[in-house]
Amino acid sequence: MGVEMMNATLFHEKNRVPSRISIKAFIGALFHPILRKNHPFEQDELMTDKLGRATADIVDDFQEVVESCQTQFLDLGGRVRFSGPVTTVKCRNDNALLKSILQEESDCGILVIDGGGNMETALMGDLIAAMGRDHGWSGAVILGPIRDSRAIGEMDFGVKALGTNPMKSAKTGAGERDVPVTFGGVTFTPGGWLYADEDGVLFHAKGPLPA
Ligand SMILES: O=C([O-])CC(=O)C(=O)O
Ligand SMILES: [Mg+2]
Repeated sequence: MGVEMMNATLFHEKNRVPSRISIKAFIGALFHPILRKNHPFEQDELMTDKLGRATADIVDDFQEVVESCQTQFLDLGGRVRFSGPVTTVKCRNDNALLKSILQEESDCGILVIDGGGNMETALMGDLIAAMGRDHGWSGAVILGPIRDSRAIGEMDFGVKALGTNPMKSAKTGAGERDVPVTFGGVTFTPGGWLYADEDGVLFHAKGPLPA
């Protein structure tokens, strides 16, 4: 390549105007929930529990009785601080059972989904998350991936999950519900209380903690 041609190539690279698609992708990435620090809801008004306690405050007062889950989840829902009674489900690469559970009415319930840490298929997408939100659930903690993460990141619904994968799960209904599930050093049992925020996930098997 001659010097002039090289200069021309460099000039072209330097002055290349990004296409509209790459500008859009760049702006989209800035707002991706994994990178976004500021969620669309007033998080200070949506405290971890109804008494306005953060998980760290709860540990300061109840260290002897609460358990902290060591699994390092990503906060992929639009709501980061949420608490409520636990319902459990165990399923692997199949989300029909959890979808049907999230269509039952709930009073701020949290569905703890043990997907075995399998990252092959997404256990939740925006339609399933919206069903949960619309039926009164406050969120889900998922030992597995989700998809439609952009839409879920805009939703007033708590989702802690291991990551993302656009592949969808099977829909046979395989799995078990209301069974104890264990991960991150905690055994989650139905009816226990879960507290989630930016710092992690706490569990109290005997129900809501006193003031
Ligand atoms: O269909 C699925 O498995 C999950 C999904 O995309 C959704 O809930 O929107
Ligand atoms: Mg979807």
